[in-house]
Amino acid sequence: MAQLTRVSGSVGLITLQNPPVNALSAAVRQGIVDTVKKAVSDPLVKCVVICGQNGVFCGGADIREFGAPMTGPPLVPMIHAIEATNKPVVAAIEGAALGGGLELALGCHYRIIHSKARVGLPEVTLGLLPAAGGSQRLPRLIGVPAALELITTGRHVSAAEALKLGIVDQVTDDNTVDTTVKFALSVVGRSLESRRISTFPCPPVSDLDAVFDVAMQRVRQSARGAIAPVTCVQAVRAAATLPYTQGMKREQELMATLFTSGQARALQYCFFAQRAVSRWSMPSGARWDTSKPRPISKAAVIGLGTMGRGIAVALAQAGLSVVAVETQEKQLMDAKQAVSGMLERGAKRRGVAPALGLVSYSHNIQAVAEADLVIEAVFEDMDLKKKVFQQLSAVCKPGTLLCTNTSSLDVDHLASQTPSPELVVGMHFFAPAHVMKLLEVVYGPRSSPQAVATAMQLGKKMGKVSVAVGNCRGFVGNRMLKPYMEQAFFLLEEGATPELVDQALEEFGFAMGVFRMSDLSGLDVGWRVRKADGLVDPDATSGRSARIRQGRRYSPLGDLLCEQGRFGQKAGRGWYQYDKPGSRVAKPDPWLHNFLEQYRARHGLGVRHIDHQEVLERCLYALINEGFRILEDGIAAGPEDIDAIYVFGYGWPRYRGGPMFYAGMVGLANVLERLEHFHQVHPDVPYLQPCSLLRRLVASGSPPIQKWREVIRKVHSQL
Ligand SMILES: CCCCCCC/C=C/C(=O)SCCNC(=O)CCNC(=O)[C@H](O)C(C)(C)COP(=O)(O)OP(=O)(O)OC[C@H]1O[C@@H](n2cnc3c(N)ncnc32)[C@H](O)[C@@H]1OP(=O)(O)O
Repeated sequence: MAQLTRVSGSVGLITLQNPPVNALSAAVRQGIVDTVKKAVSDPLVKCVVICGQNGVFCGGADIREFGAPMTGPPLVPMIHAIEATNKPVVAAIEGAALGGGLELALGCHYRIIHSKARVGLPEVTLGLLPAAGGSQRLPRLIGVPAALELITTGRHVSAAEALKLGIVDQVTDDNTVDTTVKFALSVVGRSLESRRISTFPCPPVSDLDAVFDVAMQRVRQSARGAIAPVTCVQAVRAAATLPYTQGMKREQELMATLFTSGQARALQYCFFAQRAVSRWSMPSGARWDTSKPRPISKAAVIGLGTMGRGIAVALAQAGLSVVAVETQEKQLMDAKQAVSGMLERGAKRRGVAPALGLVSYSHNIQAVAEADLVIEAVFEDMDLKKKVFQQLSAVCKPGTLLCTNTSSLDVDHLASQTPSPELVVGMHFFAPAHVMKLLEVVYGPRSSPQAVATAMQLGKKMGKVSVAVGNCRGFVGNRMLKPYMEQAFFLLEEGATPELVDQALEEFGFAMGVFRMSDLSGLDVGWRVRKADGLVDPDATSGRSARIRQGRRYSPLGDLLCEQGRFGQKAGRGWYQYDKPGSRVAKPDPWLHNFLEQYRARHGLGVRHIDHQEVLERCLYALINEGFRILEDGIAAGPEDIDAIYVFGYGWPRYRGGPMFYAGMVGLANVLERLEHFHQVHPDVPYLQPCSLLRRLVASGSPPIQKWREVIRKVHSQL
């Protein structure tokens, strides 16, 4: 909706009304068309101000409407009609003017912005382009290079930067609507000829081809398979090379290709999934809206290795006072320097003062006595962690929340070391902890809803996408990684190379293939876990039994590499070779290829031709199958939780929506059929056996992902 009132005698004030962000739904667009017409034809109205209710100008087109047939007036003629009026129309921008919201403002003759508001054209992040004239007006207003950067990244711009770029005409610290009303009155009678951006020529650029070549190269490199950034460059090129009307035609054509693409659907799904995960629930029925978080002002971190340092930085950057504890003196000194450096660099990037004073350091665990919340980040060893939890129980004030950053150990077992297990949750950060967006908040059977609510709120404060998950081996992310990696190892046994597997996964859109990732994180990490699980058997060198553990197929390849000291990048060799330890450039390793050949010969394994399709199906469908098991077990509340974890923590390409969304896109029946096939061929691989929830969903007609929760609820109610 949009409401027209007359203020200050002759100003028509149009207020967009569609909480919470005044998105341009069909009703809002209709409201704008009607109120603009009314204001223009009212002789008492001399000028018009457009604002949004509740402190937000407009969050853009209503994304919820994208999946359905278009109704209501289209945006483009609506904005043209505003620009064409002969009474000045001024946008009063509070909060945000994003996407279609900024495009609406660009159709106005002037823009006034509050100093705390921001603007941007983030359509590219939704798999789209600014197709309500934004790709044609912005370059005409601020020049091609700046517009290209904003449109291809979707970056939000502060009011100050918007003024500098020339997107807005004035910044105010005062009441935005009052200021804009006064401004509008002051420009009544002035010619509007020079205020209609669509009539501007695009500011000339000296070497246009070079500018677009560089931009295209940049987006192709950073977007790795995403089509919207490439299309955005093409749209801006149209602005720079074609008259406005033809440019608009091109904008519409390009948008049409994006609008119906699977990538746009996936990215829009991700937008809502990212928000849906904050509405967490536990199998006990506890929920986000009925559980009150505790206030946390003082936090502590125990253990200042790589993870602990990143966590301390993330907490301090969120404005919390942090006690950082490390018992080893040398490690403490190194950590102090590293944390200060990270805080300084982060502050420089964000243009704020570094929060150095918020972090205090100690080698004594007694220093955490006054903390409201403690995050344990010591070495991944159950005995060590148990000891720390026992010490914390003795040292901390009553009511302190005790969190563990374990990536795989049993959170409930740690909770049992304390007299208050309800105050214990996992806070599983991802390295580097101050950069990575994902936080798994792991609740055990005894964690209180308040403890979960507090960890979730703290995650939000740190700018994380926090997902509440149940306690099981590997939680959600690492649990699903296991079958994925297992398949990759089996593929090597059957004839693939690390290069082939990684290439298939990277072409799919992963930032890194499984073997490059394994080299980066260190092969010894998994080796230690497998040893603790009794899976590593150095004596089992040949014969079929060498590749069977605990009754199932097992690949000892990773163990064999570790026995050779091939721990990955840090050792200068792993699945690949590197120029020197620590180098990041992976090169194919003839030694490894030779080793694989000998291994296959020793075990009598025939070599097959393996193509990219098989790599994707084996690795991804095994991972997806485990995702369905996780849903069945109630470890994740819904598919959005799993997808958010994979997109924000595991490098799953966002434009493919996450593994569960992807399963829906390729067809659940198809995934089931391929898993059945692979399980028939590899009956000793339980991960390939299709999970019953997947069967159930296919039997229910493969409903859209939004309906999966209903099927899951039915499965749970029958247990
Ligand atoms: C051929 C057809 C031609 C069509 C031309 C179309 C050209 C224009 C396209 C667009 O405009 S696409 C949309 C571009 N806009 C955006 O990408 C902005 C998205 N929103 C945000 O970035 C943020 O929400 C915000 C506006 C900065 C506010 O952030 P805040 O943290 O305060 O709140 P959130 O939790 O993010 O959102 C609250 C609530 O609002 C919902 N929402 C936000 N934006 C939209 C939107 N554009 N459409 C529909 N709904 C929106 C969001 O989902 C949250 O809802 P709940 O999860 O709480 O239900």
